[in-house]
Amino acid sequence: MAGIVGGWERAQAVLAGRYRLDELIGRGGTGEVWRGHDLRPGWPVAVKILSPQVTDVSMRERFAREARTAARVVHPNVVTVFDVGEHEGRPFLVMELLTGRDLATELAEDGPPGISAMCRLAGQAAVGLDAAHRAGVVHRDVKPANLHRSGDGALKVVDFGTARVATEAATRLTSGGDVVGTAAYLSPEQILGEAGDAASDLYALGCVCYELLCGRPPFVGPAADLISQHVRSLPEPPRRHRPDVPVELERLVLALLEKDPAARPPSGEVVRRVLAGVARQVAPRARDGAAPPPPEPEPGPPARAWTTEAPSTRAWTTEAPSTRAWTTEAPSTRARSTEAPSTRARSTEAPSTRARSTEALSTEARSTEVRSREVRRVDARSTEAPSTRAWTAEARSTEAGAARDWTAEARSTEVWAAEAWTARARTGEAARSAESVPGRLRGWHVGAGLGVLAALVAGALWTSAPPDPAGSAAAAITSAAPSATRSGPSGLPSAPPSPSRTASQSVSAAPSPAPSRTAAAQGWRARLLALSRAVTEQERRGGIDRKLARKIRGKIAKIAGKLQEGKGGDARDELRELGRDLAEARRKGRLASEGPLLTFLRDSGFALASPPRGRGSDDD
Ligand SMILES: Nc1ncnc2c1ncn2[C@@H]1O[C@H](COP(=O)(O)OP(=O)(O)OP(=O)(O)O)[C@@H](O)[C@H]1O
Repeated sequence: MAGIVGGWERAQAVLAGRYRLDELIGRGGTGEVWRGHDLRPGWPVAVKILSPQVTDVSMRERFAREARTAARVVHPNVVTVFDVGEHEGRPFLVMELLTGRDLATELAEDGPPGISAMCRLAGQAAVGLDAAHRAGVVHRDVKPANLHRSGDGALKVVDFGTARVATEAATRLTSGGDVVGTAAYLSPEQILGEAGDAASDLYALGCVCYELLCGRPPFVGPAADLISQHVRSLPEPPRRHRPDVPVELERLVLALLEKDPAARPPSGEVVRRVLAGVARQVAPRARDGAAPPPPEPEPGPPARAWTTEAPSTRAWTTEAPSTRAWTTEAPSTRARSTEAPSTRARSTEAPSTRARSTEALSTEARSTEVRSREVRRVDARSTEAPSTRAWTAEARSTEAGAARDWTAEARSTEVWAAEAWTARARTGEAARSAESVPGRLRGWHVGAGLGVLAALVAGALWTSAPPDPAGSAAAAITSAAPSATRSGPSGLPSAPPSPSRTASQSVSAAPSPAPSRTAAAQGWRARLLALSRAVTEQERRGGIDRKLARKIRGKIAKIAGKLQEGKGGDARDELRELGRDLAEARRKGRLASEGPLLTFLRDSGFALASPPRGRGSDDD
C-alpha cells in the first residue's frame, strides 16, 4: 500500500483503506503501537501492528491471539478492541486510544499516590481483571506498565499479549518452555512452572498495590533473586515503608501476596470491594486534589463485611497463614489489630462504626470546593465506567446504605468465591494436562524455561538415579505427587524403604518407573508445587515449626532455581538435604506426626527414617 514503506516508520500510512497511522506511540516485544485515525467514523484510535522485524510464526500467532483474547473482554476497565485485520501479511489490531499515562510512568513521575487514589486505581484494575477472569481470560502480565489511563482518568488493563484463555490451555501449552510474566510481578506458582490462573493475576495485582503504596514492588533485586523471593520470602508489611497505610489495606495487600493461590482473595471483585471499604474510611489526600485528610482511623480488624459477614472471604483473611505469620512478627501491629479489645469492639459493634461513619460524613460535609470538584470529576468519569460509578456511589453512601452494601457483599462474595474456585479448578486441570509453559519471560531472560530444564534434569536424574543415595532422594521428590496429579494406576508408588539406606537417604522412596521427559517435567513442577502447598496447609492447621516451614520453602525455591539453571546435581543435593531436614524435624517434634504434610509425603511414596547414629543435622 502506498504510504507504507520499509519498517512502518512513515506516518500517514493507511491500513485496510481505513486506519491512518499518525504517530508512533511505542514499541513492545512484538508490535508497534500507533496513534491513528479511523477514517470511517472519523475518530482517533490506537493501532497495534506486528513489527516488520518479527517473522517468527509463533510470534505472529501470539499477536493474533492477543487480538482475539482481548476482544473477549468487554469492560470499562479493559481496553476495548474495535477491529482486527491484516495488512501486507502483518496482523494488526485497532483499539481505543488511551491518552493518559500508564501507572509505571505515573509512579516514576509523581511517586506513590494518596491512599484514596491508590484504592481507586487498584480497584479499577481489580474489577477489570475480574471481568477478564469471568470471560475465561487470564492476563498473566499484570504490572504498572500494563495499567493505562484513558483521557478521562479511568484505568484500563492493556496488553493481552501473554494472556491465555483457560479453555485453550490444554492445546496451547505445548509449544514453548518459558515462564510467562515479568519477574517483579510473577507469582510463585508461575515460577514453579504453572501456567498461571486468576489467582496469579491477583498476586501480580498485589505486587502492583504494594508498589503504588510503597513506591517499590514487594521484592526488588536482580531477576534471579526476585524469583527466589517470590517463592520463599515474606514481603515486608507495607506499613513499615509507609505508616499511613490503613491496617485493612495492608491486610488485603499481604493476602494478595500469599504464596498459596488458594489463600488469596477469591476474586478481583472482592478485592475491589475491600478497597472501596478502605477508601470510605480515608478521605482523599491533598495531593489527590481534595481536602486534607481527617485523622487516620484507628487501626483495627478488617472491615466487618470482609471478615465477620463473609465466610468465604474470612477464610482467606483470618486464616491465611502467612498474613498471620507477619502479624505475629510485628507485635505492634498485632497488639493494635487483633488484641486490643477496644479496637475490636469499635469495628465490630454498630455504635462505634456509626460514630466513625458520622465523623466521615461530617468531614465530607465540611470539605472544600476542591473536594467538590474532585467528586464532580469522579462523577464524570463514572458515566463511562459503571464500576467506577458504583464505587463512587458507595463512597457517598449513608450508614444504612453501607450496611445494605455489606450484606449484599457478604452474600455475593460467597458466589464469587465459588465461581473463582470452579474456574481455578478448571484452569488447574488444564495446566496439569499441559506439557510445558508457553511464551517468554520478560525482564528475566533465560535460555530455556523451567519446563525444558526440568525435563532435562529430571530425565538425567531418572536415568542415573537409584540406587545411588542422591538418586533416591531425587526419586523421592519426583515420585511425590498429590493424588490429583498422580499418573499411575494406583497413584501410590510407595514401597517400604530399604533398611540398608544411609543417612543421606533419611527420606526415601521406591524407585519410580522411568517416565518420559515430558512427564518428568510435569512431575517436577507439579510435585514441588504440591509439596509447597502441603507445607502451607500444614502451617494453616498448625503442627509445623514456622522456621521449618520457611526453610522447606527456601529449599523448594533453591531446587527450582537449580533446575532453572540446569544444575541437576545441585538439585539432587538440595533434595537430599531436604529429606534430612524433614526426618530431623519429625524426630525433634518440629513436625507433627499427623497432618497434611506427612500425609502428602506418605501418600506420594516418602518414608521418613531417623538418621543413623553419629550423624546429626545442623541443628544438633
Ligand atoms: N490503546 C492504547 N492507547 C495508547 N497507548 C497504548 C495503547 N496500548 C498500548 N499503548 C502504549 O504503547 C506502547 C507499546 O505497547 P505494547 O503493549 O506493545 O508494549 P509493551 O507492553 O511494552 O510490550 P509487549 O507487547 O511486549 O507486551 C506502550 O507505551 C503502551 O503504553
